[in-house]
Amino acid sequence: MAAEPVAASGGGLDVEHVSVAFDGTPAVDDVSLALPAGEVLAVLGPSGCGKSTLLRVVAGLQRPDGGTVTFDGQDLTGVPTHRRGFALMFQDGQLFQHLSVAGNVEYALRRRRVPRAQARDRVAELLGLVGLPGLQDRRPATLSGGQQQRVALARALAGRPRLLLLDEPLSSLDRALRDRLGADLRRIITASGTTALLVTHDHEEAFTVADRMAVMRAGRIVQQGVTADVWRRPHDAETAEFLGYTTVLEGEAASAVVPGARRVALRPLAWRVQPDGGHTGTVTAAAQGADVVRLRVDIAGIGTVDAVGSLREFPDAGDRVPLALDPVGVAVLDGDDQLDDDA
Ligand SMILES: Nc1ncnc2c1ncn2[C@@H]1O[C@H](COP(=O)(O)OP(=O)(O)OP(=O)(O)O)[C@@H](O)[C@H]1O
Repeated sequence: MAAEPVAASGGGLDVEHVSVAFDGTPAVDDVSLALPAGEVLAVLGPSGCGKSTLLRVVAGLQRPDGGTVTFDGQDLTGVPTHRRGFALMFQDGQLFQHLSVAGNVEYALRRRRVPRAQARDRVAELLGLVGLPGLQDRRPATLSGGQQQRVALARALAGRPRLLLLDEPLSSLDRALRDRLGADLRRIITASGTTALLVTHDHEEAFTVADRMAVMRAGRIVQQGVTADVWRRPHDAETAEFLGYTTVLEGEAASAVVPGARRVALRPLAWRVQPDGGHTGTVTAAAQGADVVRLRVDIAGIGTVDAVGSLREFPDAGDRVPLALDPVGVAVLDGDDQLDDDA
C-alpha cells in the first residue's frame, strides 16, 4: 500500500508516474514522489530496486518511458542535465585527482565565470561549512575517505544547486564514520537551505539524513512519509525488516505484545533484561557485544525474540531473566492499533 505523496506545494520536486524499463523489464514502475523545497527525501531500497535509475531520471541522465519530473512547477522533460540547476554527488566522490581541494570546489564557479576573489571566498566558506577549513591546497589523494566525501559535498554545493542529488553518499565509508558524517551531512544540507534527494540502501543513513523517506522495492514505492512515521509504522513485514526490525510476530503472539494487534514487528532492542519488567523469558543464546549482551530469549505465549542485557550481569543460555518491553522498538503492522508509549 503506497501512500499518495504530498504535493510539493510552494516549490520543490514533483515526480509523477515515472516508469523506466530496460529491454522490457521494468526498473522503475509508476513512481510518484513529492519533495517540498528545503527538505531532504531519502529513497531507501535494496540493491537493484531501481533507485539509481530513478535518480538518473531526476538528474536528466535517463529518459523515462513515461511520467513527468517537474521542479518549482517547471516541466523538465527535454531540459538537459546541465540546465536543470541540480548537483550530483556519488558514493565515491569522484574528485578530480589532478586538481587541489580548492580547484575541485571552485569547479562549478569557474564554469560560471565567477570572479576569482569571489570564488576564493566561496571556497573558504564551503570548506568551513563541511569542516575542512584551510585545506584548499591539498590534493584529494592525501585526504581520508571521509574528508574526500566532504570535499565532494562542498563541490556539489558550490553552485548553489536548487536540488542536490546524492547517490549512496556515505556507502564507501566505515560504519562509525558513516554515522558521524551522516549527522554532518544533514546539518550542512539544512544550513545551506538546499533541497536534497538521497538514494541509499542503508536505513540508518536515511534516518539520520532525511526528513522524509520513500521505501522502494522492485521498482515501486511501497511506502512514503515523514521519516519518523515510516520508521515507527512500516506497513508490511518486508518493509519492517528492511528498516531493521528483526522479528515479526503474528496472531496470539502479536496480541500478547500489543493487545488486539494481528502482526507486530520488533527491533533488536525492544526487549531488555530489567527487574520487575513485567515479563520473564528463558535465554536460548547470548553473545557479548561492545556495549550490551545480545540475547535470544524464549517468552511463553510470544516465542523467541531478540533482547539485550547489561554486560554487568552477563546472562547465559538456560537462565531465566526478567524482561521489559520498550514500546519504541515495537511496530504494529497492517492495523490501526498503536502501542501506547506509556504502556
Ligand atoms: N543501463 C541499463 N541497462 C540495462 N539494465 C539496467 C541498466 N541500468 C539499470 N539496469 C537494471 O535496472 C534495475 C535497477 O537498477 P538500479 O541501478 O537503478 O538499482 P539500484 O537500486 O540503484 O541498485 P544498486 O544500489 O545496486 O545500484 C536492475 O535490475 C539493473 O540491472
